[in-house]
Amino acid sequence: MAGSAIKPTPLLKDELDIVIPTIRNLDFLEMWRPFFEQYHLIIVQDGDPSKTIKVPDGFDYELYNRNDINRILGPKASCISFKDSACRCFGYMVSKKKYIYTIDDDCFVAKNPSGEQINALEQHIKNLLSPSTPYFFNTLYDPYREGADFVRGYPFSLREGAATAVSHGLWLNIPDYDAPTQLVKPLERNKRYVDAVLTVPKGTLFPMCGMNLAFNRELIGPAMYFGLMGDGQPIGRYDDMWAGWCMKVICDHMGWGVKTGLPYIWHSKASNPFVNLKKEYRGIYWQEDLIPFFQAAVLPKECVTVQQCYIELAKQVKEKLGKVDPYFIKLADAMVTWIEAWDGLNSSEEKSSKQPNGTAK
Ligand SMILES: O=c1ccn([C@@H]2O[C@H](COP(=O)(O)OP(=O)(O)O[C@H]3OC[C@H](O)[C@H](O)[C@H]3O)[C@@H](O)[C@H]2O)c(=O)[nH]1
Ligand SMILES: [Mn+2]
Repeated sequence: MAGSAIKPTPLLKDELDIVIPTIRNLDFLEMWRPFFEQYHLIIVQDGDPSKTIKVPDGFDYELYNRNDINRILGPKASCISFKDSACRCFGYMVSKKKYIYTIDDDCFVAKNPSGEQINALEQHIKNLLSPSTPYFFNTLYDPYREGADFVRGYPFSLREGAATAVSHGLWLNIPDYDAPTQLVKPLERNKRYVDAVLTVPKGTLFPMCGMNLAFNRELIGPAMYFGLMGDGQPIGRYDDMWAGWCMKVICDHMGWGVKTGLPYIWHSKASNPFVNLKKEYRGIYWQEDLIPFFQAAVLPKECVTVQQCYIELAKQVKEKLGKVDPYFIKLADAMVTWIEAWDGLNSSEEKSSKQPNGTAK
């Protein structure tokens, strides 16, 4: 009788943590079981720490609630948001793995046009393990993908590409629209599956959504602070945007790449647009000042580690955005606290160990 088929070891099985921010039971994991079960989960329980979060049997996980965050970080816990999905960044900080995948608990396995289930984690890993092309756009999209390559006229001097720091996935069904767009298009669903992975060009910012996101934690982890949102803050649903803008400025400075496109997940729940509008509205006008700030941000060549870049960026935020609103002074301080907390929890060999273009010291 043929031996039972030996399951291949999942890619990066012991080098990647899956971080999930949650306020609800994690039944959604049942659908992801075939793809996630062999990976370690870091669950960041938001809201009431006395509530018990049910995790389906068979998953290997660690769970942190607000009491744990306060116990582990002490006063530095002030930089971790409460009552907002931004709390997920605590999971990035406590992880000891090289890679992170973060997903929301209302995101499910999507199907590609052939009706096959999409292993989003596997695609993110492929994105992270293959180079990016931030310096010159390849019109046939990802040149490192099976069945594609660099097109005529693409400089050979650039074909080695850059290390990939971030892989930004997309969403079928409920798209990540802001509240005003949700309000005017309440029934709009994203049915368009685009079979492409693009590198976001150097010098270009983009709106990073945290619901289906993977990154190389050893490269860019210290920059992935999801900014102060939720309880006691004047703004919400800009945590991932803030992280994305800071991250992209630093990746451009360090010579690393950021990809967006595949994989898709199925986003099932539209959050309340009126609640979202209350959270977002200041951000909708502040960002008209924030984007030019990040577009103009220059990091000195002396900043050779992500921590140094991040501290420098926090200084510029305080100097230049403090006049937009005092919130940005608080946020700049929280950015510094985040780095202090990150370095406090992570071993010295991880501290500022990454030099530009990803080579270790
Ligand atoms: O106070 C909270 C509320 C929610 N969560 C967890 O965060 C994840 C996202 O929550 P939800 O799906 O309800 O909100 P969305 O509006 O769809 O999320 C998008 O916008 C906000 C963020 O940028 C998020 O990344 C986007 O996906 C989910 O896992 C909740 O359990 C929380 O931790 N605390
Ligand atoms: Mn959602």
